[in-house]
Amino acid sequence: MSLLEVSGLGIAFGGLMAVNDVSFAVKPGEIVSVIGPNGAGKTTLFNMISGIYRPGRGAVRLNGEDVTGEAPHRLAEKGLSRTFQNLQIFQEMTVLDNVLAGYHLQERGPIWADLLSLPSMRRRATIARDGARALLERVRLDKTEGQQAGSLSYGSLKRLEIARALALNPKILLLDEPAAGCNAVETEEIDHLITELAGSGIAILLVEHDMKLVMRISSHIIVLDHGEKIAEGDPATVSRDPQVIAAYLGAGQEEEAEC
Ligand SMILES: Nc1ncnc2c1ncn2[C@@H]1O[C@H](COP(=O)(O)OP(=O)(O)OP(=O)(O)O)[C@@H](O)[C@H]1O
Repeated sequence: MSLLEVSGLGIAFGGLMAVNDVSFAVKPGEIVSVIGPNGAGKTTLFNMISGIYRPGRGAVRLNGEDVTGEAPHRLAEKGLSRTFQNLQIFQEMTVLDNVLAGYHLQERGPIWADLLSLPSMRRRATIARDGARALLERVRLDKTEGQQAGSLSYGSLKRLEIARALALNPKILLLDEPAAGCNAVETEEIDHLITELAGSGIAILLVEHDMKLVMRISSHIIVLDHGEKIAEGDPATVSRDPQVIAAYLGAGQEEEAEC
């Protein structure tokens, strides 16, 4: 069964249909990428799925439940978390504290228990700290836990953001341009990490301009152009699709669908 189902999703800004009638599904452990030229509607689609924009039409289902237009924190509780195109890292905080910030988003205790530093809260803090350390190991940043986040390389910051999203224990992770601004080595580290996360059963929905990465890791690709889905399929099928090639060539993009 699909974990995420998007059906007939659409939104208009003024007179512009930024996303129009887009449908697709993502199963556990799948890596589904959304590609398309600049302005095709990829981020807007992500914003509707992750509750930042309320869709004008259509529906989003998570595990069979209609979650259309629900707030991001509600979706996070239900197993959907995301990263952003622009890094949302607290540069002044340590690497470990950045991941702990992700845990605190799901804290449930009453505020007075925290203030009184009750044993139950201290126990929870220890569990969160151990969990955050395990996540840092998973994204290969365990050696840097005490460093200020601002001192990390760009590729490491991208992985730190993924670690923080993982603190919410997602069933599906939306990654908005995880390799943007990364060099070849950093991109390869992101590649391994995403593949490993999918291997552990997490569904991945990816927006990414690095076509080599997309073609290498995706199980399925959705292609948008001017807000519409113009093609979908496995990497080989999509990269040969004349409509896809025309959309990229027409937009004069640096990246090409075929690689
Ligand atoms: N908040 C907004 N208000 C008005 N128009 C918007 C808004 N957000 C996006 N748009 C427009 O919607 C269209 C789709 O934009 P979007 O950012 O989703 O594209 P994209 O595929 O993510 O582009 P890129 O690859 O450059 O990030 C564009 O024409 C954009 O100008």
